Formats: sequence, structure tokens, C-alpha cells
Amino acid sequence: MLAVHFGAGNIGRGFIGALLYQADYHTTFVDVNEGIINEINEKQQYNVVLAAEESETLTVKNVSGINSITDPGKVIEAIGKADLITTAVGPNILAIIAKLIAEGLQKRIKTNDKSLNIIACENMVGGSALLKEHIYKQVTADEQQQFDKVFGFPNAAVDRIVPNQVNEDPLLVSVEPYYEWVVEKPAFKGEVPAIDGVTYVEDLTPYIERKLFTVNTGHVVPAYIGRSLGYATINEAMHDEKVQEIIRGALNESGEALIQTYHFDRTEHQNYIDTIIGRFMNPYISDEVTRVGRGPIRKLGPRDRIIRPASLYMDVTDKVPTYLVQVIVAALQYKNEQDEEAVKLQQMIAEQGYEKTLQTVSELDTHPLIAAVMKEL
Ligand SMILES: NC(=O)c1ccc[n+]([C@@H]2O[C@H](COP(=O)([O-])OP(=O)(O)OC[C@H]3O[C@@H](n4cnc5c(N)ncnc54)[C@H](O)[C@@H]3O)[C@@H](O)[C@H]2O)c1
Ligand SMILES: O=P(O)(O)OC[C@@H](O)[C@@H](O)[C@H](O)[C@H](O)CO
Repeated sequence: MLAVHFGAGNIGRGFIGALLYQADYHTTFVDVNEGIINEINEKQQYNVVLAAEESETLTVKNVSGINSITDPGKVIEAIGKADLITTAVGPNILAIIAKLIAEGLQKRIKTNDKSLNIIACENMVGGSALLKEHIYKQVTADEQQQFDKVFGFPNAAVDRIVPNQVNEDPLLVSVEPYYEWVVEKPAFKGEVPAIDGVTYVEDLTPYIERKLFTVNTGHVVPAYIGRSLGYATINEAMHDEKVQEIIRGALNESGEALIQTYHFDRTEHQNYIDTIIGRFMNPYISDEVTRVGRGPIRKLGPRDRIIRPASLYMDVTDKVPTYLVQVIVAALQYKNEQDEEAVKLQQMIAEQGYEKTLQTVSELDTHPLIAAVMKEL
């Protein structure tokens, strides 16, 4: 079985690659990072280390790599033979890889009528559906009809904290032990792949929203509030009382929105929150606040981890979310010269002011949440 995986980064090697290996796939990683691709081809294996008191190491084998900048033809060829395609490149890169995937699918469909599924493993609602949209823009209406018959784009939610790696071995990835990979079953074409560790569900929406609006909503608190207090890592920030108060408050607010929308059991949801807070405090992981806070414009988007739970909370309770508003303020004030979106956000604020900037990035226009945030600035 051949899997073609786009993005040989933290989650690609540390999570998706590891599960695919255990499910007997050969994984061909596609990436633009020449160093990583060369290393994968040279070593043909890498280690995934579980960051815990009793650490374990999994050696991932049956891997190869293709540099999509220098060898696009090889990517097209691999797509022709693939049994599964997965991605973990970041939501903004989906439009870029769509071109090459479209070429691969156009060529494949001429000689191979086997069904193929393409799963985007990104932190967003509807990642695979968005990738499909980008791919379909590249092909004709006739081809779209042929694609509809054999290519599936099941949406997915992936959860495992994989920080930026600072190891001597460039392929080694240190990951937290916890993981969850949930994929929507009805969107599959042909057989559902047998991968241990994947949970197939009929409706992904409650799962992806629960994950994004708990794990990722919680995560931005030590990132943005932590950065404003001068902390460098999530773990350091999590030991600050103010961060602890805001994370509990923000997760109670997003929790209320989720519970009322999806009818989750209150006690189970509280346990989920407690588990996640415990994960952020894992002393064996060093995760930078700048990784977790990366891309603040994306993170302040209308369907992302801050704005969506805040507006949902207002819809279901008719109240202003005190803590999520503080997180929005901290996100708007987040500065990092190495982060293109953080620089752009500060430029927008300097040129247009907070209100107009927030209206633009959140697409909320005259929503009362905007006024609530403005009161705190
Ligand atoms: N790291 C985590 O804890 C985690 C957990 C769950 C989900 N995710 C999601 O997984 C995705 C990837 O995150 P990550 O942390 O692994 O990031 P990363 O930066 O470590 O990995 C992304 C990889 O994509 C590659 N890439 C960039 N442009 C490319 C292109 N045009 N073609 C092929 N490859 C390209 C990069 O070189 C890099 O190796 C994001 O959507 C993220 O939200 C991350
Ligand atoms: O990857 P992002 O930028 O969407 O979010 C940063 C982190 O919150 C994220 O990568 C988490 O570590 C991950 O979502 C845990 O499952």
C-alpha cells in the first residue's frame, strides 16, 4: 500500500507518518524542504519519541521522499500509484499543493480507475473540502465529473501536540503520547482504509469543532497571553496564575457554546478540558509560544478557534464572553517579527486601527463582539 503525504514536518512525520507505517503503508513524503527530503531518502527511516516520563521510541520505516520543487514529475507519478493521499502543510498551503495534486489526478484517471481518497490533516473546519475546491479550480467540468466518481475528500480532525524540533538528528520527532485522528466516513470513495488509531464517524462537525474550540482555543491562551507576559514556552506560561484563570474561563465559555450546540455531556466535557490542560503542562515537551501563536490573522478568522466560539457563545447565552474577549485582545496585540502574519496584522492596526482590522480579519462587520473587544482596548 502506498501513501503519498504532503508535508514532512512536525505532524507529518510525528503523527501521520507513524500511524501509516504501523498500518503497513509505504509513505512517500512530498515537501519543499530539500534537507529533510534528502535525509529521508538517505536514512529511509526515522524515530518518533514519545515525550513522557517513560519515553518510548518508534522507528518509522518504509519511507521515501520527493522534493516537489525539483521533481514535480515524480510526485505526479506517485499520485498515479497511490492508495491514499494525506496532507499536513498548513491551511494556507493547500491552494499551492492543489495544482500538483490536480495534475497527478488528471494523469491518473486516464489509466487507473481505482478509487482514491485525499485527506487534509490541517487544523481547520473542512480542510479536505477546501483542498477539493482548490483542485477542482484547476480542472475542466468534464474532469470534475470523472473525479467525482473515484476521488473522495473526507474531512478530518487531527490532535497531537508536536512542537518544533531542535534535535541533532534532523528527522527525529518528539511528540506527546496523546493522539486522536477522526475522519468522516460518508465522504470516502471505495473502501475505508484500515489504519489503527483512526476513528471513522458519520458526522465530523461536532468532533472538529470540539477539538478546535477546546484544544486550540485553550492553546492560544498561554501563547498570546503568555507572550504578553514575557513567557517563551507554553509550559512556562501555564504556570502563571493569570494564564490559568483565563484558560479555564475561556474553555468554560467555549465549552458552554459547544455543550449547548452539540448536547455534549457536561461532566465528560469538563474531563476533556482537564485532560487538555494537563497536556499543555507536559514537562517533557518544550513548545514555543511563537509556534502555537503562529499566523494570528488565520487564528482570528471567522471559523477559527477564537472568533467562532466567542460568537457561538453569544448566540447561545446572549452574554458577552469575558475571557474569550481578553484572548482576542491579546491576539490583536501579538507581535513577532519572524511571523509574516503577525507583522501584517500590526501593519493593518497601525494603518486602520483595531476596530477596522478586527472587522476585516474576523469578517464580523457590526457584530456586538467587536464592540465588546473595543471596550477592552
Ligand atoms: N504540530 C502540531 O502540534 C499539529 C497538531 C495537529 C495539527 N497540526 C496541523 O498540521 C499542519 C502542519 O503543521 P506542522 O506543525 O506539522 O507544521 P510544519 O511547519 O512542521 O510542517 C509543514 C511542512 O509542510 C512543508 N511545506 C510547505 N510548503 C509546502 C509545499 N508547497 N509542498 C509540500 N510541502 C510543503 C514544510 O516544508 C513543512 O515541512 C497544520 O495545518 C497544523 O495546524 C499540527
Ligand atoms: O497548528 P496551528 O497553528 O493551527 O495551531 C498551533 C497549535 O495549537 C497546534 O498545532 C496544536 O499543537 C495541535 O492542534 C494539537 O493537536
